[in-house]
Amino acid sequence: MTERIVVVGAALLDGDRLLAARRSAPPELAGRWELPGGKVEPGERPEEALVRELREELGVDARTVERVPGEWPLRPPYALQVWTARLEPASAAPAPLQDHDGLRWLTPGEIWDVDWLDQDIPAVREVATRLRAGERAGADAGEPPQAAADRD
Ligand SMILES: Nc1nc2c([nH]c(=O)n2[C@H]2C[C@H](O)[C@@H](COP(=O)(O)OP(=O)(O)OP(=O)(O)O)O2)c(=O)[nH]1
Repeated sequence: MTERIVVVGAALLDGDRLLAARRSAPPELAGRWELPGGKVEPGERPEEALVRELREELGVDARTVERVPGEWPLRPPYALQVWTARLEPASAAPAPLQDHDGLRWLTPGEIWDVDWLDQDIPAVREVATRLRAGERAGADAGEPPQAAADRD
């Protein structure tokens, strides 16, 4: 029997900006953008895994804030869960130390400007919806052009 393995992704926020990370490997994912994170190790809580992965991959000191409702299938046996997270005040700025070769802080209006991994789009859409709901005025987080078609 194959166990499901949780991959945790961070919706790392700076104000209302979301950090997107461009994967450098493996070849089939390289060049596409994702929420930084990684696999939860045996005995580890997802939030701990996320803080560890953000330290390893980006060199930052971050804390998780809340779970983004939902779970999104990746290639079996993996499934993506997402937490919002913020940098601790004394944290270094994120740097692409491991697994990534580019980082971008996206304003709500820029969220769909990067080529997200297909499997991340539903999760990013949920994050965008929550950011938009948290706004009192101003920019619109929008949705990807294919969102309406996907809803058939
Ligand atoms: N981190 C992350 N991985 C994702 C996302 N979307 C997605 O399909 N994946 C895939 C890529 C990988 O096959 C798997 C997680 O791998 P990873 O390479 O980030 O995890 P890890 O750091 O624990 O990797 P490793 O120890 O095996 O090197 O999930 C995402 O948004 N974030």
